Amino acid sequence: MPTEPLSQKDIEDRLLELPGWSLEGDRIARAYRLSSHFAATAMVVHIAQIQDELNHHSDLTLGYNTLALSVNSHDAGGAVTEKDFELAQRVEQIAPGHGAS
Ligand SMILES: C[C@H](O)[C@H](O)[C@H]1CNC2=NC(N)=NC(=O)C2=N1
Repeated sequence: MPTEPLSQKDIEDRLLELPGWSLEGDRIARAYRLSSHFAATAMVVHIAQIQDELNHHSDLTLGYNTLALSVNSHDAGGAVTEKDFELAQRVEQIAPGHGAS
C-alpha cells in the first residue's frame, strides 16, 4: 500500500464515500454508538484484529456504549494516507454486524 500523503481534495473525495467519517485536524475520525458496553467492547476487539492484520492502528476510545476512532499515518509524517481509508473501510464493513451506528 502506498504511504504518500493524500491531498486535501483526495481526502474530501474519499470522505464522501464514508458517511459518518470526517477530517479532524490531521486525522480521519468517526464515532459509533452501540447497544451496550459489551457490544462496544466486542467491536473494539474485532477492530484490533483488523488493525493487526493491516498493521495499521487507530487511536480507539471505548466509552460506555460508544467507541471513537481516529487515525493518520505516522509512517507518512502524520498525514492521512490510503492506509487510513483502507482501515476506515474495513471498520465500516463490520459495523452493521455489531449493530453500530
Ligand atoms: C513498523 C510498523 O509498520 C508501523 O509502526 C506501522 C504500525 N501501525 C501504524 N498505524 C498507524 N496509524 N500509522 C502508521 O504509520 C503505522 N505504522
